[in-house]
Amino acid sequence: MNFLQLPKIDLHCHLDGSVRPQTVIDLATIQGTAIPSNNVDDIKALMVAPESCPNLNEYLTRFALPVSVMQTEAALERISFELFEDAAKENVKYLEVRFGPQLHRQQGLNFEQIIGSVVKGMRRAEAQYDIKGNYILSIIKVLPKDDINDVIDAGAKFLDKGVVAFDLAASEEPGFCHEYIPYAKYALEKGYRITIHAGEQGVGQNVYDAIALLGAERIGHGIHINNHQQAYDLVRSEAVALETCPSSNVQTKAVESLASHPFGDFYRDGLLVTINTDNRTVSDTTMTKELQLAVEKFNLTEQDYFKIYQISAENSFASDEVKQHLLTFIG
Ligand SMILES: O=c1[nH]cnc2c1ncn2[C@H]1C[C@H](O)[C@@H](CO)O1
Ligand SMILES: [Zn+2]
Repeated sequence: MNFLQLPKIDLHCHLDGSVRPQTVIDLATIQGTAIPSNNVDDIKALMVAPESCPNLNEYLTRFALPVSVMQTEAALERISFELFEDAAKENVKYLEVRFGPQLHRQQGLNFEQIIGSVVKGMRRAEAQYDIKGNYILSIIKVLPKDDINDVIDAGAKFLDKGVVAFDLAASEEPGFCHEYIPYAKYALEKGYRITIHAGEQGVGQNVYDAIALLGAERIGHGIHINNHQQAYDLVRSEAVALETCPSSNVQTKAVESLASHPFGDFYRDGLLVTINTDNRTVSDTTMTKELQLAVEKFNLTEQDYFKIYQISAENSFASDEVKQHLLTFIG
């Protein structure tokens, strides 16, 4: 299989985890921000998480440096453009990018400016390359909750104009969904689709709750339904798609190793699995690499891959028109 040439879809990719190291240096220079080095290898070393982190929280420390230069409209526009450009160059045909608007207010931007800037960068890339995209707004669970509805309100102005969904990200505690019921309900009422990070670091019950209490149609990772029968059954009966990110799952110790990743079992059991990057820079990866890893480790044929591509297209939050367009790439 020619992994680079194959058409690809990435439904789970974080903007702040996918910044080019050279761009961090360029922006720090433009903005007069102090960073630890101007050498691209040094900066990359600070942005890439080790192959094996003690846990998800350690992995999450790698976002502070890129976030520090993502505080102006121009920086957000550029980083969004470059992510779509990088993805387009490896034949990603559709990309859903997520990010946490709450993290980008250090220099006084408001949520509308923040969201508007990343959408603008995406539109510029869509005009130049054969790629389409949408944004998902990730609420950061470790931050205060008092501005969550403001994020939802600001994003609602962009619904179906570049923004499609609501997510909860950052470290995962047991039972976290209970605290977010009113926010997810508000987002649903406004017209957002829902995907939630769950069953990554945390327990399978979180996946059950994300679907039953928050209305999740997709789950970020969802690995730990493998030891929670009720969650497994609910994922199946509700046809919830799982956004699997192989390299990231090994790095954060969501799984011991790729060999013990349940992806292959989930796929063969008919669950709706998809292959994604999570964080192109923090996980030092691309869709091409993740696809190759998945094909080789989970013994997938090209037919299997086309089936997974189809699952991604059908479970994307794209319009019906874009979904039809995506299906044309696999004949
Ligand atoms: O894999 C992840 N699990 C939970 N949270 C994550 C993961 N990757 C990135 N994040 C967090 C860190 C980012 O700052 C935030 C928004 O993109 O989302
Ligand atoms: Zn993620």
